[in-house]
Amino acid sequence: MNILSIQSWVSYGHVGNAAAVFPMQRLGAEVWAINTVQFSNHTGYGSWRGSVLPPDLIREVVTGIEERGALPRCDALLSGYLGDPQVAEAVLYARARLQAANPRAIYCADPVIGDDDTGVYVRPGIAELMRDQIVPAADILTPNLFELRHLTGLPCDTLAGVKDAVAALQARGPRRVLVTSLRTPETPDDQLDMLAAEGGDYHRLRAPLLPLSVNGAGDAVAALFLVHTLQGKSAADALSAAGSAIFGILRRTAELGQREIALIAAQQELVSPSTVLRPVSV
Ligand SMILES: Nc1ncnc2c1ncn2[C@@H]1O[C@H](COP(=O)(O)OP(=O)(O)O)[C@@H](O)[C@H]1O
Ligand SMILES: Cc1ncc(COP(=O)(O)O)c(C=O)c1O
Repeated sequence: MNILSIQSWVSYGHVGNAAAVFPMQRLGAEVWAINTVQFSNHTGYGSWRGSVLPPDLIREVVTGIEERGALPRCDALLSGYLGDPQVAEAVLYARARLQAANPRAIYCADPVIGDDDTGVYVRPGIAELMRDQIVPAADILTPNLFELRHLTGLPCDTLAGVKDAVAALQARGPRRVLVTSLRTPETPDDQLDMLAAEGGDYHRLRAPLLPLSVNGAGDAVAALFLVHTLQGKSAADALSAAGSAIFGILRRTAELGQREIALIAAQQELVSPSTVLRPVSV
């Protein structure tokens, strides 16, 4: 299994490709990583050093991979945070080249726009680009609840409302949708939900809310959900596998009291989660 992953890179800690590449490799995938930035650390620290890499570099590297004759063997494209409209254009270029080389390859997009506690944190134009170009191009989409609301303009304030919003997204392209960090009136205060949807079926996975707030969990979850999908699992089984793994990683992160997700220390959770969470149909 070969996956082209276009995301940020940080040297210290785990967000973007630094959160996504290792879990995919640990599950046996070859990852062809293209980095959009080279930062010291994630921006959640308030200060960081490094550079945004030129968007043309993405096209260059895609072209180089194409010249190796490798694109027909690429099973999927994964993209995350897109800092600049030109990066989004380059990701769509990669999607088009991949589709031409391998029509069965899939595109999994994490439509990073913002979060309930921060609001929109991407530059002007990115949210519209996500809605109008990335969503229709994606086969798998992994929004959080804030992004689901933003992409559809629907309120998403009940489980039924969330399902309606997911269906509205699916009508525009992605056949499989994973909603992360889901909280509805039905969600107990000490739990957190995820919802996976495909073909009119909806599955909810509930996990205990851990006493931590981290960056990069969403990047790791999208990567895990993609690999489990490529392995042929149903939406419900991919949800169970990815959700159980991230829960194990985050539980260890909380035990260690660290700010960066414990992807390396708790790597066994990626392949055999110590707690297997089971979804229910909703
Ligand atoms: N405090 C937490 N307790 C339990 N699970 C969590 C917690 N924070 C994140 N997660 C898990 O990680 C997933 C992705 O987190 P999310 O906050 O959506 O990602 P990000 O903000 O990194 O994009 C959530 O759906 C949930 O499964
Ligand atoms: C460069 C970069 N990429 C990706 C992320 C992903 O963040 P999150 O997991 O909070 O969405 C961050 C978060 O700070 C970041 O700084």
